[in-house]
Amino acid sequence: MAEKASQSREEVENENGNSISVCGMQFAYPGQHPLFYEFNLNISPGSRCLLLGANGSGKTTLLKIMAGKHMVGGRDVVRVINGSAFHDTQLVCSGDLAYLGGSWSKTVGSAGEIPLQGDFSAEHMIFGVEGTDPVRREKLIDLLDIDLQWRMHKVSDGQRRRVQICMGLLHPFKVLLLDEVTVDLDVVARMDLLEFFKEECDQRGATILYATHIFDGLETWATHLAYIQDGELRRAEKLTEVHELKNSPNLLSVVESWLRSETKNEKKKPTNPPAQNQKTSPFGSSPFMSSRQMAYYR
Ligand SMILES: Nc1ncnc2c1ncn2[C@@H]1O[C@H](COP(=O)(O)OP(=O)(O)OP(=O)(O)O)[C@@H](O)[C@H]1O
Repeated sequence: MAEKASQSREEVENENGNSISVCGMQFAYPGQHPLFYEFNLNISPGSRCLLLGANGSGKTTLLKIMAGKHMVGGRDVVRVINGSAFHDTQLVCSGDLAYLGGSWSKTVGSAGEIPLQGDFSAEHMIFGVEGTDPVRREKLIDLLDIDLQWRMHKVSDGQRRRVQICMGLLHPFKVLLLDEVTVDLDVVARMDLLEFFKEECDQRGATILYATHIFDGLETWATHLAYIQDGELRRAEKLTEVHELKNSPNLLSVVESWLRSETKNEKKKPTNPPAQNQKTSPFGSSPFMSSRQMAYYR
């Protein structure tokens, strides 16, 4: 049966009317300073939101938390649609919540992580995903120009990425978390995929959060952006409301200016702050603890 043309609001939003809500989240990798402290972010249904920030700012970690791969606090901290990303495994198993990341594997419901580099054909991989709509499958195979005879251990990075993306999109997701997966794709494949994502949001009310450093074509594609610096949310806006874009509608140069001003401010930080400013934390001490991180230890 062909997939539904659209989803009701109840199917794509939580009790606050958002597809994704992060409320008061704290997270630290073992033995490290907290990366996120009292972090909040709401993403509305149907958005195509860019997740932006420097290398190491926390984008991948945030996407993995939203995908339920890290536990953070109770059930109310990270809500995706109307469930808890970590606790409600049904969100991922049903395909409602999809995550496509950089590693060469694909999480397929209860089957867990499926490696994508063995001696398998593309056909074996794609047709091995159960419960999919054949029309959607054909559309994706065609869109991504996949040859079903490809052997996964002999294909190029871009070809392997196409198969991974195809498998990740077979179920009509309600929320899609994308961690720069278009990096290996050629321009045509990337632009076709972006167009497909746009249709998914416009026609089905799906929500996409997309972490990327490649800005080509995104000014007209994205509806929102969220910019994080060192685990802190600095901007969360509709693209049409980003005042810098009104002067120069070039996302690349706007984001470049934000990142460069970060670098300048970082350089101004003292390398050896006065001893009285240093706090003892369970994670050790660092001359670069932000006021947010300092607050965590008070
Ligand atoms: N498994 C891990 N264990 C410990 N620290 C980690 C781990 N993964 C990431 N980090 C640290 O967390 C911080 C955020 O990393 P993250 O990968 O989320 O950043 P990012 O914004 O996705 O970066 P990039 O743009 O380079 O992909 C970095 O300081 C990184 O060193």
